[in-house]
Amino acid sequence: MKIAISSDHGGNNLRREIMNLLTELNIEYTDFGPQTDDSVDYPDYAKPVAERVASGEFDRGILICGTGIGISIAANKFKGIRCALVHDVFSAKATRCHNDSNILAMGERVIGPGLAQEIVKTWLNTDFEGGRHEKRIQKIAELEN
Ligand SMILES: O=C(CO)[C@H](O)[C@H](O)[C@H](O)COP(=O)(O)O
Repeated sequence: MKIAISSDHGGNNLRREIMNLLTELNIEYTDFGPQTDDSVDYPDYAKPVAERVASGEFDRGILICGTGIGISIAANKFKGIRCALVHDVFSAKATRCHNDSNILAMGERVIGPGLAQEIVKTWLNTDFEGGRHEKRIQKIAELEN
């Protein structure tokens, strides 16, 4: 599985923690920054990840800002993106089972690194259930047209 990851300045520390986790788990990832702690605008960092997941170049994306809210709103503007803002393990599992979310968003100012790591592991290891959820995903896609 290939992961694209980015954050804004409010998510830099947690992004580094998650990249370390991905390395430990032997999961391939590409970091789309930022490379400094300067203040940046989260839509600029949602874009490269959302575009590449939408195109199929990457299987999944992980986005982090202070709250996770702004960067998830931005990512969900891209066709084909189902970005889920998640701060608990139950939702991490549910959004994969039911929503087939392809980007995970989290807020560094909301949760600690331990919980975030559990969320990432759960989200990466949970498959979409399909079945009755298929038509709901399809209806989301129809809203994009
Ligand atoms: O949480 C965020 C957007 O929903 C972002 O992380 C922003 O960084 C947040 O708005 C805080 O911005 P600030 O410039 O660091 O005060």
